[in-house]
Amino acid sequence: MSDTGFPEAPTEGFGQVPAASAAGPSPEDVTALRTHGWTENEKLDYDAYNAAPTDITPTWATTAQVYEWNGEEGDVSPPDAELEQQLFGERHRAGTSLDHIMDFIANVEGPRQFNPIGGVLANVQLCGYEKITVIQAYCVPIILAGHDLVAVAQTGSGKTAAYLVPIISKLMGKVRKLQGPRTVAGSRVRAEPLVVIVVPTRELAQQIFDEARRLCYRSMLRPVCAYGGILMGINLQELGKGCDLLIGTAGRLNDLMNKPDILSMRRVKFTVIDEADEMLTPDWEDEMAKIMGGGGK
Ligand SMILES: Nc1ncnc2c1ncn2[C@@H]1O[C@H](COP(=O)(O)OP(=O)(O)OP(=O)(O)O)[C@@H](O)[C@H]1O
Repeated sequence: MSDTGFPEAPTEGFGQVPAASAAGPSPEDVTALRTHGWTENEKLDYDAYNAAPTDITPTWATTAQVYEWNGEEGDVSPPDAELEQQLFGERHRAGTSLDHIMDFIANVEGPRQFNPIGGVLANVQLCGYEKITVIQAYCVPIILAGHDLVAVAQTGSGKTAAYLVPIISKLMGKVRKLQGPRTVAGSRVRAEPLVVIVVPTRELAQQIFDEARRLCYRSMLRPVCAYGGILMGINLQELGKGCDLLIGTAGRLNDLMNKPDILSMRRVKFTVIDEADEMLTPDWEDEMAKIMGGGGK
């Protein structure tokens, strides 16, 4: 078991899958990749993802409760039993069918440790993540070391925590110094996030927000989720309470960036493009150019 609470990932054997050549993978490579769980690329079905709210895309998602740090406490604040039950109780499901993912052997060099400061590790444990997945074993040390990274892994392999855990870990202990304004006595403030996560669909935004609510529990970091298809007023209400992690669809982020009294990107330290193969296509060029450009002050 490592200091992280995760067992050390085995250090040999990963990379048995042959690398694809420039001309594309050979049939043998494709067979080998498939046996490792890789599937064909599927174009996102926007109509299905952006359909009217259902059990999968509930309307509460953007206004779901997050831990509210009140400014009087330390980096890791007191527990909230009711919220804890909501975040880590019955509704939450740690990956239950990750066995095939855990079987991979990660050839990762150097320390694979979370920042020892406070809460993230406790939240990882509350989430029930007993082992680190391969994509997490690769991403965590790279992000902790401050490098940019492009990561590709199967669906359901824990990519969200692979970037959220090290990003939150790096921010903890510095939030008070870095963060934007927070609401005082109900006043509305401009959202000045430290982290922006851009996604193509509201369903994905909700999933990431849910994970962020858990991993930010008891920290000073306040996650907010914003996506199209719901009233702008709902986004404004949540952003106006202060925002450290902003998870949003590209279109809605663009709309919000057009309102400089509502949202400023001037404090952003980390930018994540989830489903980057989708987002970095010409379809999204204008939106992504504006988001990556920071949109002025
Ligand atoms: N180390 C871990 N141990 C157990 N469960 C985990 C671990 N990391 C993440 N999970 C859980 O596994 C599930 C899948 O994770 P996640 O949604 O991040 O995968 P993903 O790779 O982003 O998937 P997708 O490509 O569909 O977005 C989630 O329920 C998450 O809570």
